[in-house]
Amino acid sequence: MTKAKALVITGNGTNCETEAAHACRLGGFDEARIAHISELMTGEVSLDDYHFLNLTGGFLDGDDLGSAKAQANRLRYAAVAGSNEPILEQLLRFIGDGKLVLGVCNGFQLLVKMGMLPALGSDYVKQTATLTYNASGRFQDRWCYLKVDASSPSVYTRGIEGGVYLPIRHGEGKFLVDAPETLEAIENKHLACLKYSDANYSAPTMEFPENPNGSTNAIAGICDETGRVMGLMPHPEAFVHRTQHPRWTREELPEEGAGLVFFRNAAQYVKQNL
Ligand SMILES: NC(=O)CC[C@H](N)C(=O)O
Repeated sequence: MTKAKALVITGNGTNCETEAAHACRLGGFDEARIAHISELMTGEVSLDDYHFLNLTGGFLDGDDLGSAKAQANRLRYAAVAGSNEPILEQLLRFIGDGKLVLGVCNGFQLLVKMGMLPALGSDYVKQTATLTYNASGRFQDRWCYLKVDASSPSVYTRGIEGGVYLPIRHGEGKFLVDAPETLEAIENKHLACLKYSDANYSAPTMEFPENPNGSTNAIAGICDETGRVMGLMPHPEAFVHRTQHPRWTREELPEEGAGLVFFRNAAQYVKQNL
C-alpha cells in the first residue's frame, strides 16, 4: 500500500511549516516531512517522492520585491545542483502526475507570482494575477468568514457546507488579475473557491472588515481547473482544533477545527488516486 506522503517547504522566511505538517498528519497523511528549500535545490529532496506539496505562510525574503516574488524567481529559474534539472520542471511534472499543491498565504502569493494559479488553459508558467497591498494599507491579523463555492473543482473544499471561519494574517492579500477575461474565466469556471463573506456565508462582500484587503470580487482563494492546485490567504492549518478558535472558551465547538477538512480532503484524494 503506497504511503501518502506530504512535503512542507521551509526556509527563507516561512513561519507556518510546523502547523502545516501537523495538519497533514492529523488529516491522514502517513508522512509529513518538513524540508528546507535548499534540500530541494541540492537534490537531497525530490518532489517525485511525495504526493502533496505544502507552500506555507511567512515572510519569504522579508517580502522584499513584494511578497514571495524573490522565491518565485528562485523556483522559476534555479536548477537542482548536480542534475541541473530546473526546479520548475520538477514542479510541472509533480502537477502533471496528478499530485496536490496547497499554497497558504505567502505560499498562495508564491504560486500566483510563479504563474501556477489560476493557470488557465493549464498554463502553469505565465503569471496572470497577483496579490498586492491590502486596501487599508495595514497588516490584517484576525479571523474571517469565507463562503465556499460548492461548484468549484477544488479538492480541498469538498463537502464544506456554506462556508468556513478561518484566521488571516497578511499585508498583501488583495487579489488582482491582469485582464477582465482572466477574471471572467475564473468566475465562469468556479475557480474562486473561497470568497470573503458575512457571518452567515450568504454572499461575498467587498465591505471592510469582512473583506480584509479589498480583493477583486472578494476572492480569498482560488484553484486551478483540475482542483488539485489551490492557494488561499486564510490559514486552514491554524485551525485544526477547537482551542485555536478565538471564542473556544465561550462557545460549544466541535473538537476538530474547520481548517482540518482541507487536509483530510487532500489525504483522501491521495489515498484514492495515487
Ligand atoms: N502570513 C503570511 O504568510 C503573510 C504573507 C505575506 N508576508 C503578507 O504579509 O502578506
